[in-house]
Amino acid sequence: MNEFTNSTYSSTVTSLVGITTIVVLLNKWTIMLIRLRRSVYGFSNRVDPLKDRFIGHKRLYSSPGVAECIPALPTAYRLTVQEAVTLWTSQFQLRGVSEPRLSSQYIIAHLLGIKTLESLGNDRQAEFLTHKQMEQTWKLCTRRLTRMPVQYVIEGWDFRDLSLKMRPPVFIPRPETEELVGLVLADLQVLQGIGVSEQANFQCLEVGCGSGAISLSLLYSLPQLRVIALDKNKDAVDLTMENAHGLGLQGQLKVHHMDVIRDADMIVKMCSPVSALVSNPPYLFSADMAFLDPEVHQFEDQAALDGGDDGMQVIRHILTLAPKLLSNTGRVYLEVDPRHPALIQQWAEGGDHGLRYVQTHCDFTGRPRFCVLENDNATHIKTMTSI
Ligand SMILES: C[S@@+](CC[C@H](N)C(=O)[O-])C[C@H]1O[C@@H](n2cnc3c(N)ncnc32)[C@H](O)[C@@H]1O
Repeated sequence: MNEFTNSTYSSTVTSLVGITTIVVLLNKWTIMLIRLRRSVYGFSNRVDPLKDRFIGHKRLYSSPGVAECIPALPTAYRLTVQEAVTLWTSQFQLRGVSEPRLSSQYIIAHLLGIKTLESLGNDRQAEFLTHKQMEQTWKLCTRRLTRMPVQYVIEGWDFRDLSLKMRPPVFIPRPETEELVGLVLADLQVLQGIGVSEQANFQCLEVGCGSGAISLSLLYSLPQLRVIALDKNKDAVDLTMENAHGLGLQGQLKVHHMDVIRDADMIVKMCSPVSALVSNPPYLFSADMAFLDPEVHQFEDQAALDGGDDGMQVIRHILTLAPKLLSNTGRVYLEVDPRHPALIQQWAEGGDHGLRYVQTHCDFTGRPRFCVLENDNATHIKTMTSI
């Protein structure tokens, strides 16, 4: 080895030793940093049984980093109800989860077996959660961090007088739909008053039953009614049946896995005549689907929401079927987008469709959201709404 190669060799060895030392040190520091970070933030590697269940709907843990930033479940101490609500409210706020306080309140109330925390006095809110309740709180709140709607997190929701099971991707009933049920009930009660409930046609067809909220609410208030409910989504059909069994209403309800577009003839044959044809169909304009909250966009069935270019795809099919389905005192009741009532009225008045537009009703925010129609040759009953 000449002087040059000798010095090159020794400087190469020196560099290698230097590099190795740096790498070793970097590794040590990284491990120390990770340990330090875990001790500050903690993170959960526990297997979540829901994770795999919903993978087909690209549901969980899609937000990068969420799983790593969850505050560690404290094992050495416990939190009071109020402290747990405060901690998770701030976590939700920090990560842009909508309705942060309500979310943590609903989840913790659910774990305590109550509907709302308000029903707990101040004393009980100062009580400590058990270790099991702490663990459950962490598990469910972590799901909410992924933007899963709170109704899916707690696997249930109230609609009018009923407590219903909820699970993705079946549509979660919205408060305005309670008003649609109110409209239908008011008219059906009038029909019942004049003896129609004794007749075979005292039945209702619901198109797109979802969790069964509308059909089951009608049945709950009117035990003489018979309801046929259909949905093109099998998950919805199953959940409606499950909810009916849970409420003991399965005897008055038939649920079918059917598509109102594809199975139109069969539906007419099976169901007519009906006193009420009710639907909260998919009515969003396709262009508006891009603006949905992550809760809706990532977890709820998009086919429950998307009504095509003008939001009327399913509505048009329901209206076409209606004259063949309605009894002479029967009516159609639809929940729609505020732009729809004018279009539907124009359509009914502008052609020979066999339907008369009865009235538009507004929701609690004052927006025109519900349409009522009946057959052209319907028997008018004075006390029914808006004649
Ligand atoms: C907005 S959700 C309403 C669900 C429930 N009625 C409620 O108000 O909570 C619309 C429902 O219609 C169903 N649906 C959509 N297109 C349908 C079709 N062509 N035939 C039958 N059901 C349909 C969806 O699967 C969904 O369950």
